[in-house]
Amino acid sequence: MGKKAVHFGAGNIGRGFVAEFLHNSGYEVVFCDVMDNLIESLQKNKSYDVIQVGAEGNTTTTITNYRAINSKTHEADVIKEITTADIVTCSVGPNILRFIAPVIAKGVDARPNDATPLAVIACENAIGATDTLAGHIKHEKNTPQHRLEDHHERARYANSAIDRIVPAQDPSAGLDVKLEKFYEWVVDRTPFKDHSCPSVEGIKWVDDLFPYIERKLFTVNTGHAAAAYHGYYHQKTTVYDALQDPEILDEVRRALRETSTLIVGKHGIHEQEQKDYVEKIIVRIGNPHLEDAVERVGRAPLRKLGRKERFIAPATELAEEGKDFAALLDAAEMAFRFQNVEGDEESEELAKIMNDNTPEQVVEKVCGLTTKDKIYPHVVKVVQRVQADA
Ligand SMILES: NC(=O)c1ccc[n+]([C@@H]2O[C@H](COP(=O)([O-])OP(=O)(O)OC[C@H]3O[C@@H](n4cnc5c(N)ncnc54)[C@H](O)[C@@H]3O)[C@@H](O)[C@H]2O)c1
Ligand SMILES: O=P(O)(O)OC[C@@H](O)[C@@H](O)[C@H](O)[C@H](O)CO
Repeated sequence: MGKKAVHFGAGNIGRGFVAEFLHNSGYEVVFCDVMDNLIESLQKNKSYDVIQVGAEGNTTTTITNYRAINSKTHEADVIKEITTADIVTCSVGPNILRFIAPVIAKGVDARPNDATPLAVIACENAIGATDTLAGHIKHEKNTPQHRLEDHHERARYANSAIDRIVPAQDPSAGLDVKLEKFYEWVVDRTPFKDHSCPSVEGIKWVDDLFPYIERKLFTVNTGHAAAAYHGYYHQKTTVYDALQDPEILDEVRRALRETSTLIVGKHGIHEQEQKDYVEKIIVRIGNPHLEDAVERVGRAPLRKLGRKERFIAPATELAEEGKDFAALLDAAEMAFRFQNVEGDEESEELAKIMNDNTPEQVVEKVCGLTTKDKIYPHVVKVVQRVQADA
């Protein structure tokens, strides 16, 4: 039998990046999603194109050998697929992991112990996303606790850091996905130490993922989000447009100088290497061919203002070390101003929270900070400023 991957979330990164790599590595991909029209389209069309765009011109890969299941309406089918799959991946968004966990749990539980354990890899922008998913899968609500003892015979969970800019797609593009040429998919090798790692061409396997995910989240995503939130505030359409404004570009560079201080100090990455990485990222996020809307990059501001996320996490650590975090707070301020953006539920929720709470309550609820954190009074001031302008 050929190799099979079950992938949850047939959106931009799912169809455009993860499925492309799985396909190129010889896997049949079974997409699971909850959007009826997307599933129907995948079922009807036997191929789609992934188009890599850049200054040097475009290249196209055609993806075939996939099936699609509506995981909302056909749970039993998904469970069956998981029992015979080699790998389960997902790119649904960090807040959705708990919703896909029950079906994965049932699929894992039904697997024979003598098969190679299923490799589960979450491909989300979050530190420890696979651990979060595994936590939901192993929760008593989803897996009978007496089955946990030999659960590792049936599944292995590996965290990953995934990096490739896939903008929101033109609705007329159908299933085709336009994305940047650059990619990086780094996965923790250690859960597979007594088995071989799943063979997926292009994955970089490492023993210590933490520096990779922190560097990615606090450079690519901090810079990207800073550009998007400052850009949205100044009525720019795309991240490219935002970066044409010297003041916004300067804000992005200031924020990345702060996170670079943290990353270099914490992970022993050479200063020049980090500088080169930052320059490469400024070029990547400013790719004019991507037309990456500031609304996509700024989406879900409540998640992005969280304690472990791209602004507050590095700023908190820098504050504890007595180092500069002013630009990160400037970007966070712009995130607090990202309210009532059409189609973004979290931005509507943020507006309500800002309206109904004191600055201190906002900082506690949204950022998960307490008075014990050195940064706390500074973030309170930011919120006060934003509330005063409402
Ligand atoms: N787009 C990028 O540039 C990029 C790059 C790296 C990582 N990521 C990460 O990948 C994840 C997905 O991002 P995206 O840009 O592909 O978003 P997207 O909105 O294009 O795709 C998400 C998909 O998940 C589906 N989904 C939602 N709930 C589901 C459920 N319960 N079961 C199955 N499917 C469900 C949605 O219908 C949608 O098709 C996020 O965590 C994001 O941070 C995105
Ligand atoms: O996906 P989010 O919402 O966490 O962040 C938006 C973008 O910054 C992100 O999708 C990037 O395009 C991606 O992380 C690049 O690898």
